[in-house]
Amino acid sequence: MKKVFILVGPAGTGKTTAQEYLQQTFNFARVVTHTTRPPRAGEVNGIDYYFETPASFSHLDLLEHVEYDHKAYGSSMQGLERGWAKHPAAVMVLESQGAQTYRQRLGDQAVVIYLTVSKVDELVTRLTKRGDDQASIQSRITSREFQRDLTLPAALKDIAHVIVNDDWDETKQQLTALVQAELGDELND
Ligand SMILES: Nc1ncnc2c1ncn2[C@@H]1O[C@H](COP(=O)(O)OP(=O)(O)OP(=O)(O)O)[C@@H](O)[C@H]1O
Ligand SMILES: Nc1nc2c(ncn2[C@@H]2O[C@H](COP(=O)(O)O)[C@@H](O)[C@H]2O)c(=O)[nH]1
Repeated sequence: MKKVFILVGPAGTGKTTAQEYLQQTFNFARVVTHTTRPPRAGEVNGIDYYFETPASFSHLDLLEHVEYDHKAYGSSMQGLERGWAKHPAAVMVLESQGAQTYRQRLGDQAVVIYLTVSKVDELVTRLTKRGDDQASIQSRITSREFQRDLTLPAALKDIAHVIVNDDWDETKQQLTALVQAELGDELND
């Protein structure tokens, strides 16, 4: 029974960084999701997201879809199953409602990791350093969804593994320990 590691948490907490780490370190499949938001500098269609128009998004066969900061995001079971077919596990980055949908659908097969930081101000610093423009940052941090995901939703309280990503080296250790606990011998298959 393959697993999917689902990273949630507000913008800038390091979900994408953690996803890349799990992909590179454990050969996890990165599940590419769909969005109608425009690409950021350096983002590539088919690798970071499938970038859609509202019309193309509306024709997709998705397990779940949400609105986040006025843009649509969604993911499919087919995307996950393609990843499982060739990799020991999969990893995906979702907002908290999407994580709940996968948890309801897959139970313990979906391992939810909630990333946070000790100081919320640090998130703006990170998004600025990442190169996001100030208008996008303001829109993002004032969005209802960002504000909601600043706190772990009640439905994920007893489910999510919480990692405070203040120090990237410590976070890598915690991610590694979690993967080993969840997959054990499967990692060596
Ligand atoms: N522990 C850390 N300390 C300092 N900077 C970090 C740390 N972890 C990640 N970063 C940096 O913070 C920035 C935001 O990280 P990342 O893009 O992974 O966040 P995210 O949660 O995926 O954000 P978003 O939801 O906006 O896509 C990146 O430039 C990343 O290199
Ligand atoms: N429920 C879903 N959430 C998704 C999906 N793809 C990404 N996301 C989440 O959206 C926000 C914003 O992403 P960003 O790349 O614009 O910063 C973030 O929390 C992602 O985790 C999805 O398919 N379904």
